Amino acid sequence: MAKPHVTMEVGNDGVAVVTLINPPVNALAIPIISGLKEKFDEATRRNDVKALVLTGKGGRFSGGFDINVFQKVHATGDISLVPDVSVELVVNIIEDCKKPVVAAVEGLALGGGLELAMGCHARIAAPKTQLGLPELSLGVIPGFGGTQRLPRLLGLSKAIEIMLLSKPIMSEEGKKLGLIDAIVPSQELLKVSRQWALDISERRKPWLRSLHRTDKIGSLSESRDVLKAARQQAKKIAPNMPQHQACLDVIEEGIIHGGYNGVLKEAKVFKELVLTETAKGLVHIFFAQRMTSKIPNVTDVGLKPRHIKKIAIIGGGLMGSGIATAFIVSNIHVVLKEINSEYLQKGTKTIEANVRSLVTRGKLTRDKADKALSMLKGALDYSDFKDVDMVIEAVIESVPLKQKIFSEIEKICPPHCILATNTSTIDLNLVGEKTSSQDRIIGAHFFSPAHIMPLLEIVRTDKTSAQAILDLMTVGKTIKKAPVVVGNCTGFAVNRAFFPYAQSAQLLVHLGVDVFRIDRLISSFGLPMGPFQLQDLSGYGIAVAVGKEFANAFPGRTFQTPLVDLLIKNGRNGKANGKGYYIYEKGSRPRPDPSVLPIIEESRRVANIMPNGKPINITDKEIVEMILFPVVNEACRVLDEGVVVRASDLDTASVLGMSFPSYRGGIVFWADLVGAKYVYDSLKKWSQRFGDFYKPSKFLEERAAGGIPLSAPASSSSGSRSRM
Ligand SMILES: C[C@H](O)CC(=O)SCCNC(=O)CCNC(=O)[C@H](O)C(C)(C)COP(=O)(O)OP(=O)(O)OC[C@H]1O[C@@H](n2cnc3c(N)ncnc32)[C@H](O)[C@@H]1OP(=O)(O)O
Repeated sequence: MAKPHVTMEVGNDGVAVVTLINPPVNALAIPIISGLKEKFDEATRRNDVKALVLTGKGGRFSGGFDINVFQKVHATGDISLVPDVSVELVVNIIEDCKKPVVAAVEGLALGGGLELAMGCHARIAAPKTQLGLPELSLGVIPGFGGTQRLPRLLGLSKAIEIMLLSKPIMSEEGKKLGLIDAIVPSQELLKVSRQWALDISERRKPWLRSLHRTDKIGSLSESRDVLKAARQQAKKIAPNMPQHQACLDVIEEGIIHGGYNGVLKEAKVFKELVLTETAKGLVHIFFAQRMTSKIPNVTDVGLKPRHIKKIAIIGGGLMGSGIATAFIVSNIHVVLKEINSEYLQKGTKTIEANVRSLVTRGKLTRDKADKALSMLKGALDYSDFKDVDMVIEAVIESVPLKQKIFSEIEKICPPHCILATNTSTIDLNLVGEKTSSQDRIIGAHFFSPAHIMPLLEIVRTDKTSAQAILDLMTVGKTIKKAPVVVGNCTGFAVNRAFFPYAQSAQLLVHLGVDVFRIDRLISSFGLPMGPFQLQDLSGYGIAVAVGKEFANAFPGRTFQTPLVDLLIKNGRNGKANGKGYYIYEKGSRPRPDPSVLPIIEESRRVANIMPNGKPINITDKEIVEMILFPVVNEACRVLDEGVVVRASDLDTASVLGMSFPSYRGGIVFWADLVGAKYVYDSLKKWSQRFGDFYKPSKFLEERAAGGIPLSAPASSSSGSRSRM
């Protein structure tokens, strides 16, 4: 692949077309930035150049500054790797250029890409070009003048919304708001941009420098009101992150002291933010998510994914109907099979309700919803299975039932058909034991609600073919899921790593810690809700069933809580019947239910594990650690056994499947920031006080002793082995 570079061609019309070339998204890598300086310098000096057009090759203007540079800064701590672009290039060379510069944007102009375009004197766009400043989603703020120029081009409120939510707009909206000067068909983009540049040079069109504009910014007091409201909103949407408030401070600087001073403050704050743990976590997750599509011996061996046009789902319960919804809204035909018409009707109704809720939330138009529902067909037998490309079994967790279903579908379905199960715990080798199609057997583990949660764990056995894995990865992306390929074990990657989460919370309660204090602390840490509210939401039946699976698989490190059975005995089943740890009333947030406390007391008496019968004394920090370090410990075993291809896959899976805060970089990344030794020492101390549940794993012990990060590949630690 050619190295990133910038070209310049000067036409007979006197327009120099400067083109960014760094496929696939023309990221602004260091050579691109120096190339831009060089070409602009040359164009300014040359007498045959009257004006410039800045564009990107390959139908995409630019995806912004090269995020790899952030990673290098994080690895080295050397912030000088980030070049001075904002003043040196965008202000001095582009915006203050003696010749007019027009940006010809197409496909996307994001982050630094849009900031370069805003430094130009006009912007011409192709239809449906994405325009945005998503830097906050990487833990930084726009650093090439975006915090100053966007409000000046389209007004403060809208600019703040685009930055705080990291939400791009389309060029059509950009035109209405004043960010874009004209929209022209892609094939005319360069022609119109050249003419526009000449028109500016000959004063037929205005020569505008965005940073000098004030017409879209209201009075100081109006601006302060907008900023005040935005600060409140930022507190709510990003409580543990610094970049949102910092972005608003920098915008305010420009409003009070002028755009240029705003640019100077922006550059300073930008560099400070690059070094924060938030930026480290978010940049890590950016690359980690993209790495999940690279599976050795699957995606790098020249296989082509087969097209999956029609699938069948067996079982129309909560999971089956959620999965069916995800497929039909992505235009894939689904046959939903149930054992009787009553269940089938129930499943169909759930799917209809799912689709309706997507319409209500603005995620789907009415037309698309109708089209989606027309892709669904109910069935009570296998007659429609003859031409399906994949079956996903989503019945109850019963081994004999699953074995029966798999031996039936093996006979009915075409030989290329993928035979998938949505089991969350059962060994796939057992599921497929009665078939001779082990190469087609695979796990498609969706997370509930399946039409909303983004993670799809693809579980492979030693015998699953690379083709089946690739096909499921591909169709997973088609239905807008993030597929992560994992190995076969109880709980697979996510549920396996996180089973100690709920258990440790239970253990703490039985050591005398208040349930609501635990939930509050875990929410403040950044998970959307604490373990008890989560248990209320998923239902106690699941907690009992899953608890049994893990107790069987890992008897030495499970805590058998009496509490869930007691709650059920007392007529509680969580949110499903409105009675759990919390009170659920329509229209209001869940409120702690004091009437659950006597049941907890009873459970404490039964468990009888409080030292000297007294509640333990514990700090807030310790509570969070005692809940999350056992998760890290189990994650270490997942890594050691090679259940995931690489540690960063577990980070992605923890963020997308468990809503672990992305700004903490995922479970393993976070543990490495905390430090393997500290995690090990803490677990060791608790295991001595409270038992083997906290006993550090061998992998953790070795990494802590060797000073090796948990995320380092298996070869970094002598005792580790890999099964993948
Ligand atoms: C100073 C400035 O203000 C700071 C900045 O500009 S920070 C950067 C701001 N820009 C962004 O946040 C955009 C990040 N990129 C994206 O959101 C998406 O990649 C996209 C919408 C541009 C394209 O999405 P999509 O077509 O699905 O392709 P996607 O798989 O994400 O990316 C393709 C490749 O480009 C890489 N890439 C995308 N944007 C990149 C960037 N800004 N820097 C470096 N690499 C980038 C990806 O890592 C991926 O590499 P891989 O093929 O080796 O895995």
